[in-house]
Amino acid sequence: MACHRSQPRIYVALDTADEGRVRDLLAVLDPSLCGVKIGKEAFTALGPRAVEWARERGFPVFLDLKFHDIPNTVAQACRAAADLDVALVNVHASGGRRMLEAAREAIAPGADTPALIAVTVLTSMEDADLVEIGVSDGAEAQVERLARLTADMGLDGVVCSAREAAAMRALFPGESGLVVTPGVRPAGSARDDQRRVVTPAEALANGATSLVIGRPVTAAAEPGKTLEAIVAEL
Ligand SMILES: O=C(O)c1cc(=O)[nH]c(=O)n1[C@@H]1O[C@H](COP(=O)(O)O)[C@@H](O)[C@H]1O
Repeated sequence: MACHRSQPRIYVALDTADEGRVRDLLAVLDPSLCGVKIGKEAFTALGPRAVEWARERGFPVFLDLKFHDIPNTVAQACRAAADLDVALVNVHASGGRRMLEAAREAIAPGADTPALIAVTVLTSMEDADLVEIGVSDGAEAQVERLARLTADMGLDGVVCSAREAAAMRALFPGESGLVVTPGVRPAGSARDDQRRVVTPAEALANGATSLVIGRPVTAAAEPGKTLEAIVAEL
């Protein structure tokens, strides 16, 4: 697998629609300690400007729009995302083989293109949620199935819970393999709507290559200091 841009160990999720809040967080977080994730909430409200603000402050950006559509639409969206000069882009693995192939063709592997990863099973879902959508053999099996397909199609890695990270690292090994894990909660933090949660240190020990952390940092009284404390414990 070709090299891609190096990835930060932590992406802080800037999940807000408020421009002032995004700018405040970018001002107090340290770009030498983390990248930032711009997701559906911030991007829908603020657009590509939010990516520019983060890039200007020196943060690597994970553009988390989880594309999931017909292959042509996903390919065009991936091209548009790559034009924003971000470090990481994602799609939903459940979009299937041809969609993943189209995404890979749109963002060729390389040092100047974003890394491309696929979401397996959302960390907010547990086995009972999967049964309701026709998956009866549990989250672990579904993550494995979707990750194999993602690896077959030549993507750079997956988004999954750190509970599954060790098996994922075997499928995406080495410097270029990415196992990106949200659902990370420092001991004692609220679980919120997440279900398959793990602490930051456990996530790295399990083989996660980058952690996505949102509310435990952004909802803290002092996000900058909270991030520093998390980094100090890794
Ligand atoms: O792709 C993601 O980043 C993602 C995948 C997933 O399975 N679970 C998940 O929580 N996320 C994102 O990771 C972030 C987690 O935020 P917190 O729960 O506040 O730490 C949110 O921005 C989610 O959109």
